[in-house]
Amino acid sequence: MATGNNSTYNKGPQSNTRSKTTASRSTSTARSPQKARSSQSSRQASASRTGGRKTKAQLAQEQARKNEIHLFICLAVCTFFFISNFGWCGVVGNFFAKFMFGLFGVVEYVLPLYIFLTEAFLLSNGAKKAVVNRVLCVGLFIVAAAFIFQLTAGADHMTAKLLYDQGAQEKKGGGFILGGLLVVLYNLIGKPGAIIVIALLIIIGIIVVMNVSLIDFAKERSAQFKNRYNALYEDDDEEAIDPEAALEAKRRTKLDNIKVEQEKPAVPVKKKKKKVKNKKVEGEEVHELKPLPHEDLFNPNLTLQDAKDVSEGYVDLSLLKKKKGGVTELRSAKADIPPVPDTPKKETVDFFDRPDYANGAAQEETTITDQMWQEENAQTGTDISAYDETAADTLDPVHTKRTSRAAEKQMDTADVSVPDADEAPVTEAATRKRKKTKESEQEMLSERDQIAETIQENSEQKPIKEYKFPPLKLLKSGRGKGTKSNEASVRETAMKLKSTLENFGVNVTVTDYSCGPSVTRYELQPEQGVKVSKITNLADDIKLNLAAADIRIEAPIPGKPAVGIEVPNKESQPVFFRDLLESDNFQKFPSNIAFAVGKDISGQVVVADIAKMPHLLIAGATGSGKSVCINTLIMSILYKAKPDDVKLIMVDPKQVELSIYNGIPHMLIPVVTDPKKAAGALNWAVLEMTNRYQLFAQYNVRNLQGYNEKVKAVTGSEEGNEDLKKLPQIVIIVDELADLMMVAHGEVEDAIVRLSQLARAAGIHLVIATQRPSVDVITGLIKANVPSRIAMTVSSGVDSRTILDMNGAEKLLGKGDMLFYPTGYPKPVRVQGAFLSDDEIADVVDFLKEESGEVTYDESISKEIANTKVGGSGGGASSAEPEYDDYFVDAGKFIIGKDKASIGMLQRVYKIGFNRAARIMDQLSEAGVVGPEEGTKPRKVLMSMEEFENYVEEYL
Ligand SMILES: Nc1ncnc2c1ncn2[C@@H]1O[C@H](COP(=O)(O)OP(=O)(O)OP(=O)(O)O)[C@@H](O)[C@H]1O
Repeated sequence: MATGNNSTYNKGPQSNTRSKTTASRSTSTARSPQKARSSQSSRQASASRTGGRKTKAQLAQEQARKNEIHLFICLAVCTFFFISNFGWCGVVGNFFAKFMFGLFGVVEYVLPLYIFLTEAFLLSNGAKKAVVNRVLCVGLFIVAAAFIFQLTAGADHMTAKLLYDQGAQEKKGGGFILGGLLVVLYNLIGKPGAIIVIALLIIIGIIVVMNVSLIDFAKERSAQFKNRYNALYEDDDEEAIDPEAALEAKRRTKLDNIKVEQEKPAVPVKKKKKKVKNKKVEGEEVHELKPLPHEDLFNPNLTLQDAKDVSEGYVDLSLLKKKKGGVTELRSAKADIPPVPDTPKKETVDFFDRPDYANGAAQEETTITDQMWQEENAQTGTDISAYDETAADTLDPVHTKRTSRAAEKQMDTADVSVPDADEAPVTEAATRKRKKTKESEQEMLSERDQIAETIQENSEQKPIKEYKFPPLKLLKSGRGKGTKSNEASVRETAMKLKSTLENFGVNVTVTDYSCGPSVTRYELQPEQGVKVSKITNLADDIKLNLAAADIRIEAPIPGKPAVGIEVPNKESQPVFFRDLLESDNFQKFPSNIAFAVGKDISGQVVVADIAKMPHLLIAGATGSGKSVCINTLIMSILYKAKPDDVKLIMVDPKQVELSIYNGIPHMLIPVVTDPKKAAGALNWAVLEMTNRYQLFAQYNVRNLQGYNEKVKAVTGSEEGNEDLKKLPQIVIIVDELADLMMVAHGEVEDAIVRLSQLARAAGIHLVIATQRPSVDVITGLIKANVPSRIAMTVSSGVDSRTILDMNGAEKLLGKGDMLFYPTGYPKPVRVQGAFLSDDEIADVVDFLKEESGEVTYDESISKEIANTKVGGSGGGASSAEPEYDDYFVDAGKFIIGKDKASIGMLQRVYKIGFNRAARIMDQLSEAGVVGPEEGTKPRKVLMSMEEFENYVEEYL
């Protein structure tokens, strides 16, 4: 113990630069008492140099010496009393022995021993509560023993004198004190009662002293038994719960009890109950994320070979037990394991050594993570409000707990604020004049006409039926499909991580880990003085040593004094969409446009509110899972919102991804597949937004929610009446922005920017996906106005920066592995997106079509669209006027002044893109300022300055 302290003192700040040497020095000190003494003397010498002032170390030494003396005195006294019990210490000894036997009976033989050991234990460990508890519980054993002795010696009709005499003279029973207690108990509750009390004392003693839970022990045994059973019958089980077969069976069941099913989800099909139950146990074990005892997992004395053996199943984990000083040994089974090497002791307490873990609290991994998160923030005083602001609103209730009042306030203010072009994120776009050529304006109008006509036609169809939510049984469930326990591989990886970093001179402590569906995050706490960048620079070496496909380092983890290293799991687990829908987080989520995103790194279901995003950009390489992600978003809405509350506009230039949804009642118009039409649909949304704002102004409300409340108040009905109708939220989903941008770059960008700046309060939200995260598709304007992002895997760091403004997405694993970065988060959160197969979507869509009849549309919306088409902005007279770029006049004068016309020159001078410069040149050519293109030669300048000024005066 003392040496352990010495080694601690030996570590000084100078160890920062030479941590490895210092660490080894401190280890050798810990091992060798001689070296400890020499270091003590050197410290004494240094104390005398500091003018006789006692250092902390000297004070501790003095105290240690006093304790030693105390202990020896205690040893002498206890030895005296102990041997007196055998009559070897003369008259005095005999007198004391007789007296003590009289008081305590037979247990007097062990009392001196108990007293001495207690004293030694308290001195070496300090009078901590846990230590005192253990000492007292050993005392309970002695009391229980005395009770047993007294019971056997007889407890009937015993008086105080008889008890004393029995102890003092015959050395029997429990003596006056302990025997007396038993006699009292015996008289009060009888012999069986007394036996129960004795048994209770022994059990309490075992639990406290040995720090074991008998119930846990029993559970462990039964779990082991079940695992073995499952391993034996695994193949049979897998066949039995073949999801396809299960789904088929479910499909055949009647659809009558949909409502009931909706309220009571997740009841497995009865026929399969027995088998599914077995699987469920397995699955739950995984998501319980129960870490192994730290002594086993991160003990420095456990070699890599051991860990590997464990993972390969050579060694049963239960064979590992703790020895004094935290050294682990194998109880049996593997005699050929190499001897345990000595490694330096760490000051930092590993996660599994913490008292909360010892008390069993750490066994619920998700809870402990949360608690630790809070505790650590409380201790470090880290301001986590920034993280909490949105997390609380957009994430699950676990995160919501962490919300600060300030954050709530801010969100509230954001909710009710009237969107104002001045306050918009990018003022450039708000102030910029939207000038379009005459042709494109007319095209746009004709597209709008067509959309309005379609809606008008459809509006004359049947009345809307009551919406029936699709039953959950149409979706595949992941229940019972849990992973097999991967605790052994977690240990192995943790050990490798630690040793790899130590090989490069970076000493770390693995403080925690979180096991997600596809990756496991190890939380490492570096030793004081280790630069975080040193760890991030070792990414490739870690990857090499772990033989991992890719790793991502989060340094530091927001709100934690730790570095997170995310390592892909050997087997990644698909996240089933149905599991997300069945979760409380989704079921109780207040928003209509809730989006069940997936599961985060700790296995928690992540649900986000699209209304608060308020617009979302999903980008990633082809095959990364964007379409699946969009499908989960749409299906989340179908399972949460009625068509009266939420309407969808889908734009799918790829033509194959979203067309399946045609015919569901939520659709405002059929899925738009023609990119030209798509620009028109976006433009319609802009007009709809403008109209909504006019309505809001008319009814003196600030947003859609306020308007709908007003409708309810005025008409007395939720839905409103013919004159004043409730307005639905509108979600516009664009799958593949790049295709739209290719066809109508300017119009699409303009519409998206206008919508994204102002549509939030009007209840219109954009979800845009693209597989080309390049700056010509995700332009600065779009990026600045679409604040929430989902980055799927991309091919390069450049793409990742285009999406998220930071690296990281290039390290993702694909197949729905994403960085979810909604507005307000300090850093993106890694989430495994849910999986939805085409069959599941088809089943849900079929159900909705069957239940809702043919698609019907809101008549007033179509009328509004038809009206706005006529009097809408940019229509009529204004469209007849030619429109010019802002730089048209300046560019004309510049070109005439230089007598040279080139697009590149305009780009350089006005710092604009090629497209815009080319457009300006076309306008100048149309106006007759410059001649037509002449291949590689520059255009001719045809106007003089005077002529140009006259032109400007006349036409602009
Ligand atoms: N969350 C997920 N879980 C498991 N597998 C997934 C998940 N998301 C996607 N995948 C797998 O990845 C494949 C490609 O997904 P998806 O079609 O959504 O990619 P994409 O990014 O839309 O590609 P593209 O841009 O070419 O259309 C899917 O067929 C599926 O097998």
